[in-house]
Amino acid sequence: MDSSSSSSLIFCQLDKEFSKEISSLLKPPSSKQVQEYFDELVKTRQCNGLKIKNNGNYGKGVYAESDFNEGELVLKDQMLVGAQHSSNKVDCLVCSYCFRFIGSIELQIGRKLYLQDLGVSARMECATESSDEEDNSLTADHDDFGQCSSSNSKKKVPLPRETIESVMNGDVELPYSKQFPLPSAVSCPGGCEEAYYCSKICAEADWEFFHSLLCTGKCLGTPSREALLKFIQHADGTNDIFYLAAKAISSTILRYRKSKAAQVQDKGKHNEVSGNDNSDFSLLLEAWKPISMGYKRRWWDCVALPDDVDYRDEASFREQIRELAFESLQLLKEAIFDKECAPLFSLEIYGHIIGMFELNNLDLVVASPVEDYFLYIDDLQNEKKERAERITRPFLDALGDEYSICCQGSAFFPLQSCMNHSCHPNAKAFKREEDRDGQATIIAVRSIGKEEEITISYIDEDLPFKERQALLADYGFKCSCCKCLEEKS
Ligand SMILES: C[S@@+](CC[C@H](N)C(=O)[O-])C[C@H]1O[C@@H](n2cnc3c(N)ncnc32)[C@H](O)[C@@H]1O
Repeated sequence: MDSSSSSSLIFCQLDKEFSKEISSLLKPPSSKQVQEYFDELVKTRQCNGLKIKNNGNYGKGVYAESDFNEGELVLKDQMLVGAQHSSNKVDCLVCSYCFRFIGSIELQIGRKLYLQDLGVSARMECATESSDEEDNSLTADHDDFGQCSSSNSKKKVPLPRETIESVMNGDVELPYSKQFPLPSAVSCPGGCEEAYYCSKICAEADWEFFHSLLCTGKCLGTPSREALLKFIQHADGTNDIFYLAAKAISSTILRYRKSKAAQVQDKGKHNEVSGNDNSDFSLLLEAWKPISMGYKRRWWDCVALPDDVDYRDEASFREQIRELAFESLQLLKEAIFDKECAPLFSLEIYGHIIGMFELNNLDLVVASPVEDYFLYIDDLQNEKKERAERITRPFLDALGDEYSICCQGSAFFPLQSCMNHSCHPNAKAFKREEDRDGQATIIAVRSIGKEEEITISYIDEDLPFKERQALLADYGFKCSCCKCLEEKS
């Protein structure tokens, strides 16, 4: 369905005003541009011999340039944009840039119990038992609109507030917690209480690449703070994906401003007159490049129809999604609009950025050290265990089943997102014991020969043929891998 043909009441002035610029921003990169961009990117990643090529059939694909053995690391990919789910922030305090757990075991436990005691609810879907296991591959977060409740079976036994506070503030040290050291929490340079980091390096990088435009810190006295808070509240109440889109826009604006400043300085040195609109737009195109490389479609065109929506209501469902995106965009515009980057605030671009996340995002999962800690205590023997448990048991009882909740979010990984799907994949996203940050880890599940395409499964490949095809329809294609061809006939 082409939403531009629907009888919408929504009209985005910027779509009309900047139609030429928007077309340039959305023009798919040429094979040469793809090749050059990804060749450079591969050099910055932990991977042995990968090549990204246009594969002729369905856009880009990832190819092996050397042999991989079963179980071998194929790729560690750093995210381009990622965020912890807002609902997961109650459960886990992690670095807002690299998503490592921070503080201490005591802070993690105390903070969660404290927030729980205050009535701040954890709305997250699951206490993931398998945090160190298979990542959920690509997730089109199709039912993000309603939050699932946590499926607690174990009844929590509350602790007195003073006990919680003393553990949270570090006045009480839990036995053996020193075996699980975490980096101290570093505050946001802008003074907001939303972002914390594992190091000054992460704090500065986040500030430089994303957060300086999205910080709600009072000390900045920004007039747009209120607008930003409204935008975040809207995203929290509707769909986290808007926050990811804001981060993508913010990073593009910040890249643009950086190269513009460098250009102005350069011209100053050579006594040249300042740039014109055309050269500014080339700078914007360059700043947009990392996003331009991602496979994308408009969000309201590609989002899957939820099970409870009748296909006859599809058009109005898609229009509602478009309206929701428009609502979010207006709030974001009030908060961080930049005239020189105006096309980024068009609904067309916003829809495509969100669509890119919808179609490519990988679950962001980082295993919890709190779970490891309690498992360690449980593994102690005899007297040691008895003594430790006398202190730790009340905390475990107060946490209930939620002691094991891992950091959860979603993220876009530029190289991993080029991997096509197969129901008989040769690789998978998998968190190993040492993978304790937000990077994506791709491991070979069987031996992969040089020149072979590296594929992962976007869905549970063990489902029956029809169910697989139905799920893949949400990604906009019919799978014709060897397994599907065999099972079809
Ligand atoms: C995560 S992207 C994969 C990279 C993508 N080919 C590109 O050009 O960037 C997912 C999209 O790739 C295409 N795709 C991936 N696997 C496919 C397959 N087995 N058959 C057909 N299309 C596929 C679909 O358009 C899908 O929505």
